[in-house]
Amino acid sequence: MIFEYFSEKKYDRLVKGFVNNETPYNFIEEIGIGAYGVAYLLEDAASDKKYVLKRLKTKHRHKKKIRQKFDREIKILKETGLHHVPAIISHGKIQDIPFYIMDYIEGKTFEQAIFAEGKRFPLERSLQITKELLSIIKEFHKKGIVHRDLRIPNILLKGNTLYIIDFGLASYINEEIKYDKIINPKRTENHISDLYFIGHFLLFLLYSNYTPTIKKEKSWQEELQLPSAVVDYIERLLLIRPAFSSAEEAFNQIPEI
Ligand SMILES: Nc1ncnc2c1ncn2[C@@H]1O[C@H](COP(=O)(O)OP(=O)(O)OP(=O)(O)O)[C@@H](O)[C@H]1O
Repeated sequence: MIFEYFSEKKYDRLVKGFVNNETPYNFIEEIGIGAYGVAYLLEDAASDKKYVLKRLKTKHRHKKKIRQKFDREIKILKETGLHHVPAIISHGKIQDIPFYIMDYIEGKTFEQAIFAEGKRFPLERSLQITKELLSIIKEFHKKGIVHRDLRIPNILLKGNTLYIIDFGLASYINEEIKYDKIINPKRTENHISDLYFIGHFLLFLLYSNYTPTIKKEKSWQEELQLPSAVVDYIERLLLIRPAFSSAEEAFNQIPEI
């Protein structure tokens, strides 16, 4: 653990030196550490425009599969031209650690909004955000990409516009998958994974309004007291009821309240 900490810290200094000496940008600070990567904020001194450098964690440098995933993340960002995703500017290696530089989204993640700022999302607003998210995701699927990690730290809100980051688990859609053979919906290489995550995302938004009144935990259906059309809808996203056949169908059927 301690060795790992020092190894990452040493690498932070290498990134700082690289950015300040070999790119047009200034190194500002570290902004995020995840399971696989570290993200830093950079600034272009000439224009004040901000960028993010994301690199693989040093502890994963010799893991072939993880390196391949990082390469796939870069490939997907470079080749697919997805909208509502930070544009990739450049990529390379710093002492054998792969990295890429992308636009900085000056917004906040839903994790920050809900847990750090205590922001509440009423039902109507939650459904509206989910509809916007689905309209972005159905375009990803049309381009053959499934994100597979649509969690609250990976969805950002800038003003009223949503952005999706962290394509570390993204994959190309596999058309052969049979619905009745899905064991782990989160990791499925088709629309089911993104819709399943969106079901949980919507529950996070709705729980931002909920204050428990009794100690005993109940199911979300009992606790949230939602209109039955909304319960049915979420149950389809979460595969408690028959799945939607596409993100397009889920988008078209979002309940009006
Ligand atoms: N383009 C960006 N604009 C603004 N903030 C960003 C951007 N990219 C990353 N971040 C911030 O850095 C954090 C970590 O980035 P990212 O999720 O891509 O890394 P990760 O190591 O793959 O994370 P995890 O392992 O948790 O999935 C994000 O939660 C977000 O707060």
